[in-house]
Amino acid sequence: MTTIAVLGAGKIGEALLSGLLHGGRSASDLLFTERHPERAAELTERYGIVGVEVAEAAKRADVLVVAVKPQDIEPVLDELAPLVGTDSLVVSLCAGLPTSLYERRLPAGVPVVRVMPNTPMVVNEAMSAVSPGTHARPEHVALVTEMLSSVGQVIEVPERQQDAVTALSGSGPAYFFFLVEAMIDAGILLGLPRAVAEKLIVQSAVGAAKMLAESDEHPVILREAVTSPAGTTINAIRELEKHGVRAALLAAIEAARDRSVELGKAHEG
Ligand SMILES: NC(=O)C1=CN([C@@H]2O[C@H](COP(=O)(O)OP(=O)(O)OC[C@H]3O[C@@H](n4cnc5c(N)ncnc54)[C@H](O)[C@@H]3O)[C@@H](O)[C@H]2O)C=CC1
Ligand SMILES: O=C(O)[C@@H]1CCC=N1
Repeated sequence: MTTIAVLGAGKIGEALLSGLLHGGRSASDLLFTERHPERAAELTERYGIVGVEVAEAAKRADVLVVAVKPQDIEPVLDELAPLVGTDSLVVSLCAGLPTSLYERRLPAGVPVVRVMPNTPMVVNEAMSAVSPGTHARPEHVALVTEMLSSVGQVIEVPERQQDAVTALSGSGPAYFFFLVEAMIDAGILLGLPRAVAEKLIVQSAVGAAKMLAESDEHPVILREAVTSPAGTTINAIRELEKHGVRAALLAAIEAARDRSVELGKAHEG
């Protein structure tokens, strides 16, 4: 079995490790590095996965998954450079960071695959987009795709689309959580008990997501089916349009894309 090491086991690193365990991988095929010892101990206790130094991770793992914040990448590249070679495979989950950064800082020919996943990995419902760097061959992309398929769905995109992907699906779960949070508040405003409002909205979200995933209909058709003539929904839609919710989403996602571009530029050599 392929050994996978996650370098930086924070929120997304943990989501990947837990998703891979859920997906049937054994704890002995997984490793992680973590700069905070108490965080490392917590993860070992929770999942039975061992925390190691970077040198050991590089020696034992077939795939090294970099999951530190983009701002923390420099020391990781310094540590990795003397430890990896052309038979390593480096996978970057970092928003904004191009494969060319790794290729410039690591020894010549090291294969790098850039991935933008999202946190629904913990329930095996991730959306991950993969882009091979210059030295990544089809077998490297296949290996990364196989790894990510056990925690959700995977598509391949040209690397130039990764900043947009980051803004859409990388950050996407946060927008849905934000919407749900606001809708629960609306329930409170209308006088419902919080637990009732939560149940109503979370199950409506699950049902709507399932319909979107399983039906061939466009979201507009699904929405029209809820919107009865002179009914209740159209009154709500009028308010959403009046408050510019569609324009707000376009602007918000554009701002997230711009930040991804900026994070990449911060490391231009
Ligand atoms: N949180 C999310 O939903 C997503 C995050 N990402 C990307 O994943 C990366 C990590 O994001 P989060 O997990 O949210 O951040 P986080 O801050 O929760 O996790 C980063 C972890 O890396 C550790 N770390 C930092 N430097 C280290 C080093 N030199 N050696 C070992 N451990 C080190 C930190 O202690 C921390 O636990 C980012 O680059 C982000 O762009 C990508 C997709 C989704
Ligand atoms: O907010 C962030 O920067 C990361 C990348 C995509 C989702 N979370």
